[in-house]
Amino acid sequence: MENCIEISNLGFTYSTQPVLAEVNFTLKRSESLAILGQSGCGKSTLLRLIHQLLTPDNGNIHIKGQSSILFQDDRLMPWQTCMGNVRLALTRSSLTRPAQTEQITTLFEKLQIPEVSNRYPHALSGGMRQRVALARALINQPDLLLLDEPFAAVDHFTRQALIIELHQLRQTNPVSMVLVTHNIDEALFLSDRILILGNSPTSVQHSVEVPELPTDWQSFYRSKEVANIKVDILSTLETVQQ
Ligand SMILES: Nc1ncnc2c1ncn2[C@@H]1O[C@H](COP(=O)(O)OP(=O)(O)OP(=O)(O)O)[C@@H](O)[C@H]1O
Repeated sequence: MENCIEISNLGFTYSTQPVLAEVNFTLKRSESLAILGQSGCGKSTLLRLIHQLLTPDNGNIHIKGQSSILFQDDRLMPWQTCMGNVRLALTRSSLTRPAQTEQITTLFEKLQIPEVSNRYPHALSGGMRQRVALARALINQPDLLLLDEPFAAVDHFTRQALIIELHQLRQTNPVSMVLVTHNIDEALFLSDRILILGNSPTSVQHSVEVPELPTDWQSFYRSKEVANIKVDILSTLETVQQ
């Protein structure tokens, strides 16, 4: 199958601090990859390099198609309504304004965003703002969705709802995805493969194929198989971080 990302011998240094060294991996089209690793090892830096917000010092990154990124904070423009925020991402679109409105409304419905189109971000809960930010990331139908701890700032139940919605969305629209997270449940539920990064300057230490697991969240959460895999991943993380 065609690759969406090909990364070889990637290296990156912030002024004098080397962060990434010899990072190698590929991502197939429609595959979902989660990235785990100790805080500060370089996960966000890697996403920024993939999204071309940073330039590698060494090695190569090839991306097939357009990427779109969602951060931990929603980064919505406070002076724009929710509709206005998502419309900003369509600035280069050839769609007419009414067609844009229709497309945004359809996506809001898919993401369980109720009647918030004309509200401003400050009037919404954190979870709802993050849904709008996800809509903004998806509205151009990117080939690659990059998620940097997207649900870390919301409460447990909102996080659970967002994870389930993203999972359902990928069932109908299997966009290629790279998810940076500290949450192993999230990584297992949303990805086909997990990369475990080593300490900074980091490289890929382990690549774990995620087996077939329950696809509904309640069964997943209670599954013994999931519990066993989590133990394995935790002990791998421990070993890598020593
Ligand atoms: N703009 C920057 N300038 C200089 N150093 C930076 C910059 N951004 C990050 N760093 C440093 O690079 C290293 C990797 O940071 P990065 O945010 O990529 O790690 P991370 O694995 O995503 O961390 P976390 O899990 O805590 O979010 C850290 O030591 C960080 O302090």
